[in-house]
Amino acid sequence: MVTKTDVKTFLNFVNGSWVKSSNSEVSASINPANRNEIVGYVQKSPVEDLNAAVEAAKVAQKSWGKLSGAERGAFLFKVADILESRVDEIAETMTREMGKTFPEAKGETARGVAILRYYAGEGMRKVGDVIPSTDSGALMFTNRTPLGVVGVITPWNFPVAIPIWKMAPALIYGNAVVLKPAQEVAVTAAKVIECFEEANFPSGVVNLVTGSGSVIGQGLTDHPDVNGITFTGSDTVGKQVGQGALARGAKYQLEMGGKNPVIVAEDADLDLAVEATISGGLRSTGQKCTATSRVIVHGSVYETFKEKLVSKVQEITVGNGMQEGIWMGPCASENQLNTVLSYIEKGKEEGATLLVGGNRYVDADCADGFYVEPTVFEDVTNDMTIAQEEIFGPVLALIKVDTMDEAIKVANDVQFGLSASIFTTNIQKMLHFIEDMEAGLVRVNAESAGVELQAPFGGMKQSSSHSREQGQAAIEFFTSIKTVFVKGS
Ligand SMILES: NC(=O)C1=CN([C@@H]2O[C@H](COP(=O)(O)OP(=O)(O)OC[C@H]3O[C@@H](n4cnc5c(N)ncnc54)[C@H](OP(=O)(O)O)[C@@H]3O)[C@@H](O)[C@H]2O)C=CC1
Ligand SMILES: O=C(O)CCC(=O)C(=O)O
Repeated sequence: MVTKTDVKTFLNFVNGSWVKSSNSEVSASINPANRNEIVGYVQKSPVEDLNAAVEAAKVAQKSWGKLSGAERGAFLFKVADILESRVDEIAETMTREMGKTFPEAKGETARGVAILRYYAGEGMRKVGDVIPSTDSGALMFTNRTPLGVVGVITPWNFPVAIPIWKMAPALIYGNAVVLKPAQEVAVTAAKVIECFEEANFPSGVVNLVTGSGSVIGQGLTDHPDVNGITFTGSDTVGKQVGQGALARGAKYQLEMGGKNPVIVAEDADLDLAVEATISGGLRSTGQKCTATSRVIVHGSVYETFKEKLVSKVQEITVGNGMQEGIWMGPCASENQLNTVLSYIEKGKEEGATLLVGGNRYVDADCADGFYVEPTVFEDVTNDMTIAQEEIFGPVLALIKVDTMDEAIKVANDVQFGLSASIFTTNIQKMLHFIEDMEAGLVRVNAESAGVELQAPFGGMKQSSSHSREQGQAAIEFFTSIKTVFVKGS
């Protein structure tokens, strides 16, 4: 039975007002822990609604871009305070809409608050350099100008943090934004935008248009007045967005997949490595682009590590993320569940051995949710699909190796290069790993997931468009450098 009592409908936010889509179509956002529960209705907008938002953003950006960084920062500080006052409510919406456990959702929302404050502060920091001119009578320096209108296309796995880590730097550097969140998490996105509204942002500076990726996401990519597109999501759509933006000369930034390894050396602290492999691989039901997916273990410690890992994985409690004591929630959608189950089947077909898990989880109250058991395979070779493709689910693949050189070779033998960890107490091995690992984020004795907001984040190889987000790196995407040469007459 579908639960419909008091289900609210969320609107688009265009030019400072909440508006229905012009075709009056909505879609239901459902709870992946129980498909019968509707979390809210969201607009399924046509491209005309996007065009109105872009037009509003284009007009509003002119005066927003003229404010000082400190003035723009004051708005972001206000949003941070408002979001902070709504942490529990917004985190609960996130858990109900995409399944991650309530403590994780709270942590993510608090991270959104911290990101807003970080970029609010950036409004007071330097944006350029003085460069000595060869002309002794001249002053040469760099300044930064905003891009104009930025299209923000975001996925469902971090419904608060990712939109905020894209919007906050876009705004502080003087751009106006149009956000198109993943339709699965559009209710959470609308609540985040309510915080911007409450902070009294000038009309048109921040806009939200919900709808399908192929209409609104593609519309942003193709719109001639959208000067920059920042995207996080799948490899396939990311490349499509990049090609579309390039074709019309717009700036773009893509964060896409990962196939992140953890290397466990023979001298590793095995308990630490097990904890980190489980946390990095299975938290958020494995739905992080930084999630550990391949566990490359030295032969001499393989059996001990495997035993410890399997025993801990068997203790994981699966269920509704709103319930206390639950460690792992459902997959975010039925599609995602089916993708994960099909990768598990592929693993079995291609000869990997299932050590634990491998099934849809339907115990207790879980039959109406999109749950899957935490799963570990062994006898995985690098040519197998589960060793090469991003699964985005709670599936770990154990790969046994004999040497450190082999471990790094295997770790690098994928198309992606987002994050990677090593567990070792040997400094030579750490240095070898730091030097030779092809990944944008390399971590020693720490899990592969876990991004710090003040540090650059992005991948090598097919994981990104080679740009970096977050920290001070964000200024490179959200502004253009202007080199100024001044000579007294
Ligand atoms: N790197 C990461 O953090 C993420 C990686 N993924 C990977 O992608 C797989 C599929 O996830 P999925 O949600 O389908 O990812 P998508 O790449 O389809 O979605 C990401 C965003 O792009 C939008 N989008 C979809 N089609 C287009 C388009 N033609 N033009 C512009 N924007 C578009 C989506 O909108 P809408 O949702 O409305 O379709 C969403 O807002 C996952 O299994 C995982 O492997 C997924 C999410 C995050
Ligand atoms: O590991 C994290 O905290 C961030 C992961 C991320 O950016 C993603 O999954 O898209």
